[in-house]
Amino acid sequence: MGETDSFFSNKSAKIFVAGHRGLVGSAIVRKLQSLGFTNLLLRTHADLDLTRQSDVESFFADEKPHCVVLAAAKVGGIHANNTYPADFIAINLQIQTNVIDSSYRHGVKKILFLGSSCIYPKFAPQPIPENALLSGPLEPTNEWYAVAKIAGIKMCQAYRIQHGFDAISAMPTNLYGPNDNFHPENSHVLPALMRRFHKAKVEGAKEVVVWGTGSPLREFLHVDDLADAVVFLLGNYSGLEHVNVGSGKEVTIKELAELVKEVVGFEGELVWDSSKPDGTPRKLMDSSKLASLGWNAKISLKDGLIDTYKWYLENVKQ
Ligand SMILES: NC(=O)C1=CN([C@@H]2O[C@H](COP(=O)(O)OP(=O)(O)OC[C@H]3O[C@@H](n4cnc5c(N)ncnc54)[C@H](OP(=O)(O)O)[C@@H]3O)[C@@H](O)[C@H]2O)C=CC1
Ligand SMILES: C[C@H]1O[C@H](OP(=O)(O)OP(=O)(O)OC[C@H]2O[C@@H](n3cnc4c(=O)[nH]c(N)nc43)[C@H](O)[C@@H]2O)[C@@H](O)[C@@H](O)C1=O
Repeated sequence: MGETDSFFSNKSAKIFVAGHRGLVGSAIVRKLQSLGFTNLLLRTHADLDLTRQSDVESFFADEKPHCVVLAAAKVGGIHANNTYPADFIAINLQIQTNVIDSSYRHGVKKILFLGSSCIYPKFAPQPIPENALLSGPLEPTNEWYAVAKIAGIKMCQAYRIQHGFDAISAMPTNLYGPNDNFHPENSHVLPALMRRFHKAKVEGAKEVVVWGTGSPLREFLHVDDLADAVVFLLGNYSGLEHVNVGSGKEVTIKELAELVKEVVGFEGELVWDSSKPDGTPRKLMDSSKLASLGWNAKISLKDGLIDTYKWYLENVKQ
């Protein structure tokens, strides 16, 4: 595998999607199923804790998957990253080390590791090219998570160089969509605001508090676009360097808040809580490498928000 279209021609290949109930994993499962893949290997966190090295080892020895997508991780927004640094570095290092190493030793033909745009320096050139990695200091609110993710990229590269193992890494920008985490404090900004505006609308509140100053810029990508890109990379990319996956469009947090407010239909005011951190001022990725391979995002932020709010109303306990 690794050569163009051999991935797509074997629809019965056993593919382990780690983290299949999360935002990203569930979208990848939907995408693979829609393409006719019939042999997906799925384990909940309760069935298989990926931080446990011997359990992961036994699982790979028994199941011998053909291909692995690593979408299991300790994930959260700015507050969670800033509050639980030990969890973010330790759990992520454990999961990715166990899964990448067991994949190599049990004959997996290809693995895709998911990192994040927070791997780049706080003041990286914008849009951020792949080669900005390790060129400056990280954003302090998420440096622990970023260090783990950088180690994952480097582990994939090291296994490719030393063992010829077909391990690739994709770096998505900020994601959103069905099965996101809508926790009031620990989630990312988009689901946090959707939940807060919805609650305010239902309760007839006059104001909604939004964190920070509203000036940071963020790039958002619908998770169905990300899943499409992940499957595209599995079929079309076998390089050493990680690949950025973004929409190429950025908005300020203030613009995002106004858009979520409009989609949800909240009619009150926004109040900014500047005691909360802004995080990195800007992180627009340069996704021209992926574009040159033949992939581009399709879902606009407005359409994606409408789709996600519909999903929220139908699936999240109000
Ligand atoms: N969301 C985003 O904006 C972005 C995400 N990414 C990356 O995408 C990947 C997936 O993120 P996302 O889908 O958002 O995260 P989610 O939190 O939605 O999903 C993560 C999944 O991993 C599982 N998991 C966590 N710990 C373990 C463990 N010890 N053993 C087994 N399973 C475990 C979770 O199960 P459980 O809930 O039961 O613990 C959950 O199903 C991550 O690598 C993340 O860094 C990258 C950029 C942006
Ligand atoms: C994907 C990426 O996500 C994280 O980085 P982040 O982009 O800073 O994440 P965020 O979505 O939590 O915040 C974006 C911006 O939005 C503002 N903001 C306003 N109001 C709320 C709010 O209510 N909740 C949150 N979370 N943020 C809010 C917030 O103050 C910040 O300015 C990384 O830790 C790391 O996990 C990572 O890789």
